[in-house]
Amino acid sequence: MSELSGAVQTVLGLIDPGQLGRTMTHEHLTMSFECCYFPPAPDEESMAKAPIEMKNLFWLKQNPYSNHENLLLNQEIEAVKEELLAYRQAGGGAIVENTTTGISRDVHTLKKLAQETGVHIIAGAGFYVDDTHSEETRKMTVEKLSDVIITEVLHGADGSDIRCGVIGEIGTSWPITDSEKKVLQATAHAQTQLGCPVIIHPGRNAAAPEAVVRILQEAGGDIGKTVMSHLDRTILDKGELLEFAKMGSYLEYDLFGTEMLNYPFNLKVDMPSDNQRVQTLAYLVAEGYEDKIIIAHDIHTKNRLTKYGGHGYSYILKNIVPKMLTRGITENQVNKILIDNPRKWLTFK
Ligand SMILES: CCC(=O)NCCS(=O)(=O)O
Repeated sequence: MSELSGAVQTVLGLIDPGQLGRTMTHEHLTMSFECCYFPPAPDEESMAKAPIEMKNLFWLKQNPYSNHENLLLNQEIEAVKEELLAYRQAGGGAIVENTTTGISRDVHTLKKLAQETGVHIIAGAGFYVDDTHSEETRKMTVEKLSDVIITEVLHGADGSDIRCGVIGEIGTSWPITDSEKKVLQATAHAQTQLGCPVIIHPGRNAAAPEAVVRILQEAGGDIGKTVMSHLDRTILDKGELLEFAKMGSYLEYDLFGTEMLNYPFNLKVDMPSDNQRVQTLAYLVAEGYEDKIIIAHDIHTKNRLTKYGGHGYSYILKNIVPKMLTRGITENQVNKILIDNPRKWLTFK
């Protein structure tokens, strides 16, 4: 038992889990996604540096990773603050901010946003995908990586005293690289010591979530306290989804608001629509997984902010919840997905 036991750790300190309220379990408030810049098609090269303006918004929705400016969410702190105030107005209580080392985590800004908006913000410890690992990170042993993660939770991140309340999103590619495997093992060791929540970004292949879970299991991780993110673009076959669900992690549908014809990072994937996401949630509920589902928008580019004509952080509360209710998901089940499941996941053992 540690001092964290039974509490949730926000950037402003420990809180009683009952204070969280409706929680988006996978968002970004400030980050840079330059690591994942994806060049536009040759005949659209000029769009890489085009300004974000009305006539470009549809193109950005289809090609969010092919415009440099769009990847710099960390330039939009004022707009994000306005969005968080709107999120509270819409009935939101908390946000898990999944930015880890490699994509410009900024815990000072998270603390300021929490103070100025009243939204509970939980920051993420650990490392994003291999492409963003520094040489120093790559050279670390599992023990050293685990020490770094534990320090971020117990003492503070990035040299500050602002503490993380989850490990993740821990980035993995497909296939999982050696450096990512060490980070996963370190994550499991840190979780064993801290009793804390973990959240994983799987590689873009249907086999990736299971492969990650196996590594965590072998290293002693607590799968029942682990979230598998981005299932929307990862496991599209219903049979495979049920097989994965049996492994016991939380099942996260966190790309609400992302609708695009071609998913550039894996052209074999047909990115589902929001209606299809709701259908999948209803399917998982019918299969008995209502205690394991959590949802979010994973906002990580500028075009998804309302300032740029996007859906913003309140879209699930304002639009997706009513849709869920029309598709056979009860109010009690919605409350599990938005309140109870995040609360149980985020509470330290
Ligand atoms: C940092 C945000 C992130 O990793 N989002 C997931 C994008 S995708 O892998 O689903 O394309």
